[in-house]
This record gives sequence, C-alpha cells and structure tokens, in this order.
Amino acid sequence: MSVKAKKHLGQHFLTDETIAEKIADTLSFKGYKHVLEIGPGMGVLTKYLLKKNSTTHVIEIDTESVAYLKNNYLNLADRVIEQDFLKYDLTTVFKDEPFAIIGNFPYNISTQIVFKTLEMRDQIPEFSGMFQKEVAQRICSKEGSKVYGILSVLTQAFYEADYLFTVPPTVFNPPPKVDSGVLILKRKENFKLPCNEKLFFKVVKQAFQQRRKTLRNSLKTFNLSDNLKANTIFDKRPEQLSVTAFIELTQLIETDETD
Ligand SMILES: C[S@@+](CC[C@H](N)C(=O)[O-])C[C@H]1O[C@@H](n2cnc3c(N)ncnc32)[C@H](O)[C@@H]1O
Repeated sequence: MSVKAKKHLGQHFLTDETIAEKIADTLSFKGYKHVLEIGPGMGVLTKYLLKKNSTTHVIEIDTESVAYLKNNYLNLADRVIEQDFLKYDLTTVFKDEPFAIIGNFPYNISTQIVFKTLEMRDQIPEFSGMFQKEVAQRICSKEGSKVYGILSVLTQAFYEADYLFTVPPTVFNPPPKVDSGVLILKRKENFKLPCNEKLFFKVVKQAFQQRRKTLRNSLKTFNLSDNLKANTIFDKRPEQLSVTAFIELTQLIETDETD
C-alpha cells in the first residue's frame, strides 16, 4: 500500500532512488548530532538519511504518510513528528541543540520554510534540499540578477548558498509542472551581523517592496535625515546592493536614527 498523493499538501513523491541518495549526500553530517527531514512522505530520502544518521527525525503533516512511515520504518517510529513544520516548536524535540534540516520540500510552503529556518539560524548550521528550481535559484542568486531579492539577501546574510543540481519532473509521481533544484546552505562561521539584525530585516524587506525605485524613495518610511539621504548609496536600486552593502546601509540608518 502506498500513500495517495494529495495536491493541497504539495505531495510529489520522488521515484528515483539515485537522486534521493544524492540529496541525502549533500549534508556533511558534521558539527551536529541531529538531522530533521521535513515532509518525508513515503521515506524515499529518509532511508538514505538513516544510513548516515541513525537518529534522524522526520516531521510530516499527513496522517496517511505518518502511518506508512511507522509501518515501514520500524526503527524510525518514535522519531516521526506528526505536525505542521511551520507551526511546531522544534525546541520541544531538540532543546537548544543544533540540527540540520533537509527535505524534498512541499513547494507551496517552501519560502516559509526558509524564513522559519532563518528565525532559528542559531540552531541550524546546515540546510539542504529540493525546491521549485526558480525558488532555489532565487535563494542563491547574487546582486544584479533579475531574481535577486528578499530571500537571497536574508539567506546569504547568514548562510553560504550554493545551487547544486536540477531535477526534472519525470522522476516524481505525480510529476510537478516545473523543474526542481537542489541547494545547500552552510551557515557562515561568523553569522552575527555587525548591525541591528531586526533593523536589517526591515530595511531589506522595505527596499524590495518597490524594487524599481531608488532606495531614497523606497526607504522614505524610515524618516531619514537629509544629510544621510545625500549619501550616494541611496541613488541605487535594491537589486544593485550586495549583502555587505545592505549591512552597511543598515549601519548608516541605525546611526542616523540614534543621532
Ligand atoms: C514534495 S513531497 C516529498 C515527499 C518525500 N520526501 C519524497 O521525496 O517523495 C512533500 C511532503 O511534505 C509534506 N508536507 C506538506 N506540508 C507540510 C508541513 N506544513 N509540515 C510538514 N510536512 C508537510 C507532504 O505531506 C509531503 O509528504
């Protein structure tokens, strides 16, 4: 008996074992004891993760998949968390210990998965998995690229992001309409930003609200002094700013606000 694919849960089951193994191999399994797989489905990837990390945990929202996993992977049964990843408090399981995240992610919530990971970055040294190709490319893209945006800047502020390989729709059941892409995020050694991190998030999000406008226009809500607005950085549009430049911009705004 296999699990019937449910569209609203983004269920596209991977049928190619070689690709599943290749995805499992993207993690280094170093520097952390725990691995968490999001959305294991019928366990095609889980099987290879268990070979590398015998205490892999999985979090799955679908009751039918949970039953399948518990029946077919007896040694996994007490590490299957039947919960919505976006809502579940992971410290219940991992306390304050580090863990890696991996998955063939449900595409309908994939950006939210990245945002939750960024919130928990103190505990997540490594993150890898499969997204819709465009989303994976967006996360890894650099300044100047058409797809460079909020997700790219916020992720790359804390992680080195590498696009690894593309996966065609033909290796899924049912096949998705688009190509998929696998990426890896490795947390930077020094991932504490030299600026107010909350303000950094606000600045990046606000700057990309109107990506065609100069920062002088899009950051009006920050009530900046004329003196600061004369700085040539404000002539630029958000896609022209590297992550480092966004950090510098936040430092400038921080100083301006506190003057
Ligand atoms: C693209 S499928 C991948 C399934 C399996 N890993 C594979 O590669 O065949 C995504 C999986 O995520 C699960 N899922 C969807 N939303 C979820 C959520 N909010 N929390 C946890 N799992 C979720 C789905 O039920 C499904 O099993």
